[in-house]
Amino acid sequence: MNSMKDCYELANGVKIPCMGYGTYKAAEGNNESIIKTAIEAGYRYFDTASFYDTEEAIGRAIHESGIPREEFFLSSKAWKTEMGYEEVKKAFAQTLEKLGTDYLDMYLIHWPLPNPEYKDWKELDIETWRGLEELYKAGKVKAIGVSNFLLHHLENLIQNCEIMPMADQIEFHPGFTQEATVRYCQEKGIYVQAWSPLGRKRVLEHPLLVGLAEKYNKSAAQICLRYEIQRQVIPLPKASTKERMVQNYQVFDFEIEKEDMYRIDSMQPAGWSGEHPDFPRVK
Ligand SMILES: NC(=O)C1=CN([C@@H]2O[C@H](COP(=O)(O)OP(=O)(O)OC[C@H]3O[C@@H](n4cnc5c(N)ncnc54)[C@H](OP(=O)(O)O)[C@@H]3O)[C@@H](O)[C@H]2O)C=CC1
Ligand SMILES: O=C1CO[C@H](CO)[C@@H](O)[C@@H]1O
Repeated sequence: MNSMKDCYELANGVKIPCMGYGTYKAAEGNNESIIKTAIEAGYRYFDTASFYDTEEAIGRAIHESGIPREEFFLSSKAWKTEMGYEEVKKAFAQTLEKLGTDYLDMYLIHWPLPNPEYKDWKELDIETWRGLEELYKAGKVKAIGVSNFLLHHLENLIQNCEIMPMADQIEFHPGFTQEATVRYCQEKGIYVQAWSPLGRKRVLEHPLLVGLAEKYNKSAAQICLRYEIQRQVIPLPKASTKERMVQNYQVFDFEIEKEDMYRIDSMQPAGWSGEHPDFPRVK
């Protein structure tokens, strides 16, 4: 892996870059300037969601860049309130319109359930997935997947789907590596994408990462991202300055040694967002 443009091949042969730019809270006020900066910095894979309200800004920035649409990898997600067979197709159409494109590279179900008390999530996930399968078969999206799906959610879907999910976007960073879900996905050929790959900065001062940063002459953020790449997990860091955007992909000129990978693997739980309702015991 020599650059963030080096690609993995999804189960259907579609190529996905090995790093993307996360756009949650990245274009406040629908301002495209930060997306333009990310394009200038070299990013081509943009992770968005209807929930982020960044789709229009991304669409404008891409259009104004003059770079052909095919050079970008655009991924969006259906929010909790957009689940269901008809609902998700409607949400997808709105997303396309906002992004100003006629196809997506990837579309994900954002969360497996609308809220922790929701009882019929199994049926709702299957119905929503049926909508995604239809969009995929119609050629409107090149790859489909899920986000925040844990083993039980994935199993429910896999037992009832025609097309296997091609990716699962989960919280993943040193100190919170969700081993069971990652192992399951990697065995089944489902690519894992890391959200909050820097633990939203919560792990950047961890002594192990600070020590490794010194050893490899890199920043703690670069240690996180390189670790993720070596785990074959696709990081989606968000950064607001060009300097940090560039720093975040300068991770292809060094390799973390095996022993140090194990040390990061075995870090005590750290930096978890506390957000997934199915992780009460880790709190
Ligand atoms: N599927 C899901 O449910 C979720 C998906 N996501 C996706 O993942 C993306 C990234 O996750 P996010 O939660 O934003 O967290 P990140 O782990 O990417 O952390 C972002 C924070 O780290 C800072 N930062 C970035 N680069 C550096 C650096 N080199 N050194 C020091 N600090 C740095 C940023 O600061 P600054 O901005 O000031 O540069 C920002 O405060 C989101 O944008 C979104 O696309 C996120 C959450 C949930
Ligand atoms: O994608 C997302 C961005 O961050 C939010 C707050 O952590 C999450 O709830 C959401 O899933």
